[in-house]
Amino acid sequence: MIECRDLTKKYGELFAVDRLSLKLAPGDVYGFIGPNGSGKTTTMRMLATLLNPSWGEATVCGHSIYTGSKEIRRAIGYMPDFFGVYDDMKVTEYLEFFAAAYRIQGAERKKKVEQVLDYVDLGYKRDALVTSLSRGMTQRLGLARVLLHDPQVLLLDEPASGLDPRARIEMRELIKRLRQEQKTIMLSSHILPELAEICNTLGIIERGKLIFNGTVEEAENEVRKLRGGRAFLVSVGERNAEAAKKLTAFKEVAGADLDPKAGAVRVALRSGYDDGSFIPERLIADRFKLHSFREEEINIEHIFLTITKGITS
Ligand SMILES: Nc1ncnc2c1ncn2[C@@H]1O[C@H](COP(=O)(O)OP(=O)(O)OP(=O)(O)O)[C@@H](O)[C@H]1O
Repeated sequence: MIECRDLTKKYGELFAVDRLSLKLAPGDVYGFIGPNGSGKTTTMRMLATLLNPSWGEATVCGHSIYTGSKEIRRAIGYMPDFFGVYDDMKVTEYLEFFAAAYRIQGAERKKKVEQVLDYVDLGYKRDALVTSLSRGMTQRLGLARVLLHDPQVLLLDEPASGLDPRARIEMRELIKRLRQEQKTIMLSSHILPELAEICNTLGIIERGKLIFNGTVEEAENEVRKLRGGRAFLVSVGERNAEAAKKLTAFKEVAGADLDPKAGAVRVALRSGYDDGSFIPERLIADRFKLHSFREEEINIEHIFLTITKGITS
């Protein structure tokens, strides 16, 4: 669906995007993560055929960005990080304007507009002026706009930026629905946790370079490898400090430290040891009262921090 090979954009001496290669299959939801200025928007704009690369190749739905811009623009929905809305235009007028640009005609146009408004749950604002919408509503309108022509590929640049937590959840639910419809979605963010539930594959970009590219599972394995093994969180309540000391002595344990945020002892296993079940077993045998035990989850934030640290240090 999307394929890049050595895609590069140079601004003077700066490599905004540096030999980026990736491949997205139909139905993939690709979380494109990186700090501000790392090259996410530049990549998306090249894929949307709005910006010419310095070199490299990319195809979207089988069309080259150099020769197939017409076909690509028909097949994609690109939602930029900032987009203007027009003063004195009602929500329906705004969408009808874009539907017309996609050559959706007559009764079909009205039907489509109502459909996308319903999809993003903005039907009740159909007669409101676009300038009167909140940031969250404006983002949902932006999404409605790129869905008008039912594109197979969506390029969403920071769709949740500037949204409050509730609006962010609403946006996430919308993207989950699009995923169920087998759309291929590239989604950028510098706010990491919001991508966790949505994506099946991930790319981490730093200073124009893709420093990780793979499935979420591969990213988790990479984190385990870089960290040296699995980690578990165990709590025995007030006796956590005592338990930490005891656990440190076991041959399977690389380290056992109090994790005040989790209210537990974080037990890191030495590499080669996978099974943490001995932790509660031995604590119980030692008459500790077990409050909780679980494997430490690896969230996107961990992945980002560990992988960027692992690569740059
Ligand atoms: N037109 C331009 N001229 C010169 N430099 C540019 C231009 N556009 C982008 N850059 C630079 O290219 C780099 C990548 O920018 P880009 O906007 O792609 O980053 P980003 O990852 O999308 O950042 P953000 O999260 O802030 O949106 C930055 O260093 C930026 O300053």
